Amino acid sequence: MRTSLVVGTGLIGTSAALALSARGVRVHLSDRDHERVRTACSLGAGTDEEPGEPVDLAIVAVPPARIAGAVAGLQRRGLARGVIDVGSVKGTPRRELTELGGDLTTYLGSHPMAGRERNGPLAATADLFEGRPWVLTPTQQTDTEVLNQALELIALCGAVPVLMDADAHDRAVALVSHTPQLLSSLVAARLEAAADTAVRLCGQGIRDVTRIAGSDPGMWVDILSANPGPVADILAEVSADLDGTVRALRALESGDEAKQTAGAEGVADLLRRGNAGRVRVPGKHGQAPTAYEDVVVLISDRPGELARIFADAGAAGVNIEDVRIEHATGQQAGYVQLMVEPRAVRPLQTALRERGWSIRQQP
Ligand SMILES: NC(=O)c1ccc[n+]([C@@H]2O[C@H](COP(=O)([O-])OP(=O)(O)OC[C@H]3O[C@@H](n4cnc5c(N)ncnc54)[C@H](O)[C@@H]3O)[C@@H](O)[C@H]2O)c1
Ligand SMILES: O=C(O)C(=O)C[C@]1(C(=O)O)C=C[C@@H](O)C=C1
Repeated sequence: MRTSLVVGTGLIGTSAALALSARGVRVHLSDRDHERVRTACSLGAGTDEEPGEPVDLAIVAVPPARIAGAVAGLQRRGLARGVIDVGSVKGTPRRELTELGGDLTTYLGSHPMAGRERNGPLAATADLFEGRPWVLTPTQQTDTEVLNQALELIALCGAVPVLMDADAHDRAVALVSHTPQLLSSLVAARLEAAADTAVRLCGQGIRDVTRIAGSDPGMWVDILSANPGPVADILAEVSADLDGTVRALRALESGDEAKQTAGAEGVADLLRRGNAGRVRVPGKHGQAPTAYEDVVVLISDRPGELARIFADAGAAGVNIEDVRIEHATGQQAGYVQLMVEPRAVRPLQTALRERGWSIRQQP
């Protein structure tokens, strides 16, 4: 791919543009909000000049309700040889494009399974898609050249292509993305009117569960409006589980021993099913999940501390697989949880202690 046009220079569009620019593709940027284009240009994502000739592949990264209009507009103006979108829902935009009389041979629906709870170009990173699944939904009509360009885009972004039917994709993301977003919001919503005395006890558990509750409501109303049925089906199943859990807890609360035993079994059953589901979540790069172990290090809230800890781990030859930060309430300090392969735990602990870090004893 030599040239590309990104329409919508928000989180996803700018991240793709940064990855392509870094690999030598000439990327043209556009957005209905020119300020966002200027920001993306200043980050090195591309140029705001209009392409002089049709680009190899245009990437439409606008909210789902605007995808079909943006794709049809590009096609009418002949700005690209092929167009893909990156929307979180695939069936509805395709149907809308059909209604608008768009060209379904040079359009290909896609969805990178990577994102953040923040939007806009300033949240973008060139490595956002590294190792993540990127769904493509070709049909028999899809032009082979457009499919090849999309596969090249995915390779340049370091992602892993997954080919799927659009409606099957929408049912899958209802389960793994859209319902989790609503459940995260439901948990976080309980905090809105909660007493400060309770909220200040928030630990890592609730931080993990509510991170995506910080997402943009406008974008998510758009996503859910384009996929309401599959999400409602899964939420109805969650709701049945919730009813069962409430009944089990009420039984535990009762003074009756037999009811308490049944209640404990009901709760244990749910927790066991949760364990069984959790181990199915793929690890980094889509491999089977790997069990990492934690090394928890105390850091002070000073600039450069995280960089120093990563450099020390690197010098010890240890690969950090994942990282979480736990801020200590009311202190200028926090804990960094470094997740590493079990065999790297000892060497990392030793190396960090030697360099003066304080390691939390594991239970
Ligand atoms: N945020 C995520 O985690 C995530 C992940 C994967 C895919 N997606 C999908 O990617 C798309 C973009 O999401 P985002 O998170 O980057 O949102 P964003 O709000 O960061 O960016 C969207 C951009 O589109 C622009 N825009 C809106 N309508 C436009 C139009 N008609 N023409 C030109 N520009 C227009 C907006 O000004 C904005 O800059 C959405 O379809 C979303 O479903 C999002
Ligand atoms: O990590 C996040 O913040 C996300 O929510 C990303 C996430 C997801 O559910 O995995 C959200 C919506 C997108 O369509 C794709 C990715």
